[in-house]
Amino acid sequence: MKRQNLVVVGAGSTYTIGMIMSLIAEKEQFPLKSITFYDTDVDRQEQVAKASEIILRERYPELDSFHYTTDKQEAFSNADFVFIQIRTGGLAMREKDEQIPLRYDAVGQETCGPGGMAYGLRSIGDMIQLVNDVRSFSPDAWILNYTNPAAIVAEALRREFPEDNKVLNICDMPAAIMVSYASILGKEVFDLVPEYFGLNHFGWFTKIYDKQGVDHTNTLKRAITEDGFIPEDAEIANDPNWIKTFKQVEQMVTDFPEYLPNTYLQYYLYPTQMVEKEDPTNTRARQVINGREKRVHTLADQIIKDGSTENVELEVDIHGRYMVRVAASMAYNNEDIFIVMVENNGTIANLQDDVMVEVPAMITNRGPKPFSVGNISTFYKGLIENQLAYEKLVVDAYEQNSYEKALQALTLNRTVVDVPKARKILDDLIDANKDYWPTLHANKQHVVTS
Ligand SMILES: NC(=O)c1ccc[n+]([C@@H]2O[C@H](COP(=O)([O-])OP(=O)(O)OC[C@H]3O[C@@H](n4cnc5c(N)ncnc54)[C@H](O)[C@@H]3O)[C@@H](O)[C@H]2O)c1
Ligand SMILES: O=P(O)(O)OC[C@H]1O[C@H](O[C@H]2[C@H](O)[C@@H](O)[C@@H](O)O[C@@H]2CO)[C@H](O)[C@@H](O)[C@@H]1O
Ligand SMILES: [Mn+2]
Repeated sequence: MKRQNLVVVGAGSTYTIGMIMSLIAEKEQFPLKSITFYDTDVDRQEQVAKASEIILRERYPELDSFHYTTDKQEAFSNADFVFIQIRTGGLAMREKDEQIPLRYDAVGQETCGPGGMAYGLRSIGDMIQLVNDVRSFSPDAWILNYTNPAAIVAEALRREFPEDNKVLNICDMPAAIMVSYASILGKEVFDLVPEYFGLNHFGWFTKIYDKQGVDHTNTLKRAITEDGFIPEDAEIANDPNWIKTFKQVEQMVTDFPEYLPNTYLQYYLYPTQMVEKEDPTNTRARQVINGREKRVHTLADQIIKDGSTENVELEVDIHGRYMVRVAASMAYNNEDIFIVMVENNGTIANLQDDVMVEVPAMITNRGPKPFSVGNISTFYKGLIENQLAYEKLVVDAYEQNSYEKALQALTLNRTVVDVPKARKILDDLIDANKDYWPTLHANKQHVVTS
């Protein structure tokens, strides 16, 4: 098996040590020759890198080299795979994305509603730059992006790099939900085969089979509505916020039992309830700053101080395992099936072609080969078309520096709807994002003159 040269971009991320553990756990499936870290924040990267170096020395002796850099040429030359996980504006800006909409009783969330738009308008520019940078030094590398909001980033990259078929946008949420299904069924997550359709953070499982072809969908629906639904993946199993989110799936399946929903649909289907449960002084970003971020930094400090992992507990979670398995299937043409984002082109027959949908695909060394979904029925089609129009308008707003497109986007979004409310939220977001967003202008052609 050819060993791969991997670059991790945004290596100072709270997910990197977990990713290193997954790369170790999956080294038979995805053997590596080298790992290179790249980040724009020297200190944030260095702490994670120094800890990772120790973990790798102990547990990945087969690796030829590990190094970290802030130099693009050094990072991106000779790469086979590039995993991108950046957060433009950091968790501090995430907190503003969540707090500002709450001022107006709108959902305050990282990837859904106005917060998602704000984050999207920050991420797009950096992501386009990074893909260009990678391509100037490694034209053939596979780029796996999971930078959020992945739906908006995927649409922007689809438009900017129409000929580049080696960029794949992925999300771990369907896989994390499947970990809970697997636990209910007493099976291993990678033994389940999903049928699924939608957009990123906006989709439904229509069927869950196992590899023997047995259909477990009804068993799961019954179990969820009668016994409840909880997160089972190590990273989120004990997190009160994720426990609440998984609980909301019980409500969704009770209200709409046809399919099994992605957890993120809660923000679009129950926006009032989602606003009511929020404490603006302790939104998810604050919980992550005081939780996962602190935990990862404490863990890294301990490893660096000891020069070993002897005093820490390191776990492998679905986030990293899923990303690595997708990469392995591309590298070695395993033809495994994973839910990923692809350009529609008829996969969902009654949706437009030029939209990024999230569906199961066979992952090959020629890229993802999606399975046909066929026509979707009115309720789902209506919801999806509304949401995809919002996502496209956000990218339009970015490309055209258009205030009007951003206002249209928020007006369409199910979490906002009301135009005066959309305008107030947008104006506050513009103010908060002045260091990150393109300047948005009124469309001069549309100015109303008296
Ligand atoms: N798609 C998914 O399902 C999924 C799952 C988990 C996390 N994520 C995403 O992964 C990303 C990382 O999340 P986190 O909470 O660990 O964030 P984080 O802030 O801890 O880490 C992000 C890192 O990216 C670096 N960075 C920012 N801009 C950069 C740039 N232009 N070039 C290089 N590095 C840059 C930062 O310095 C930081 O070290 C986020 O976008 C998050 O939404 C996605
Ligand atoms: O609020 P956060 O920062 O904890 O999570 C936001 C991310 O949530 C999803 O990812 C989960 C993932 O599903 C789970 O398996 C585990 O690895 O934790 C992740 C988050 O903690 C979602 O898919 C991502 O897009 C979000 O960034
Ligand atoms: Mn996701």
